[in-house]
Amino acid sequence: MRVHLCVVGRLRAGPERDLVDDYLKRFDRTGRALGLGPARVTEVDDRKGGGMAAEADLLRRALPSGARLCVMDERGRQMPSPDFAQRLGRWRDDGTQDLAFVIGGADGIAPDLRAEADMALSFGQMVWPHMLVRVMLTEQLYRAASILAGSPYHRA
Ligand SMILES: C[S@@+](CC[C@H](N)C(=O)[O-])C[C@H]1O[C@@H](n2cnc3c(N)ncnc32)[C@H](O)[C@@H]1O
Repeated sequence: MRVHLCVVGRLRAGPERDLVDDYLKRFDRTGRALGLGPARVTEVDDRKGGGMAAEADLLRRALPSGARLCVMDERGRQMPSPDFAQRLGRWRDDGTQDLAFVIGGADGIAPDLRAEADMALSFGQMVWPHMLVRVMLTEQLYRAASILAGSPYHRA
């Protein structure tokens, strides 16, 4: 199951991008034997003039056709890491070929795109900057792969 992170905004070189690259590499390595990955980031421009609707058009074009869609949203569903891992495993076992996560820009994700999603996932009720959400999501993907692989990275 290929994993796509479709995100609004460009992440400049720096510590956040280094972390994202590192977790993506770890996810790909751990996920390979499990039928998970590769995971890739697709960035679309933020549209200060056009706002959420213009960004939603760009995001839709970036989504692989038929992809299962999970939007990142502070109003979404919170879940423990093992549940997230089981959810990924179930989607993989259901035959999902492409799983896409969408991270919005400064204004968030357009309501019509949110309504199309299979799931809205929350990292808590606080609003985080998109670059941190990228780091957190790639870490959780790696953690999920580690849990499914039975490796000791996740100890809680
Ligand atoms: C700076 S936030 C935008 C928040 C925007 N003001 C809103 O009301 O939706 C950028 C993106 O990061 C993601 N995000 C921020 N906080 C989040 C959280 N607690 N859980 C999940 N995703 C989050 C969402 O995809 C959001 O669109």
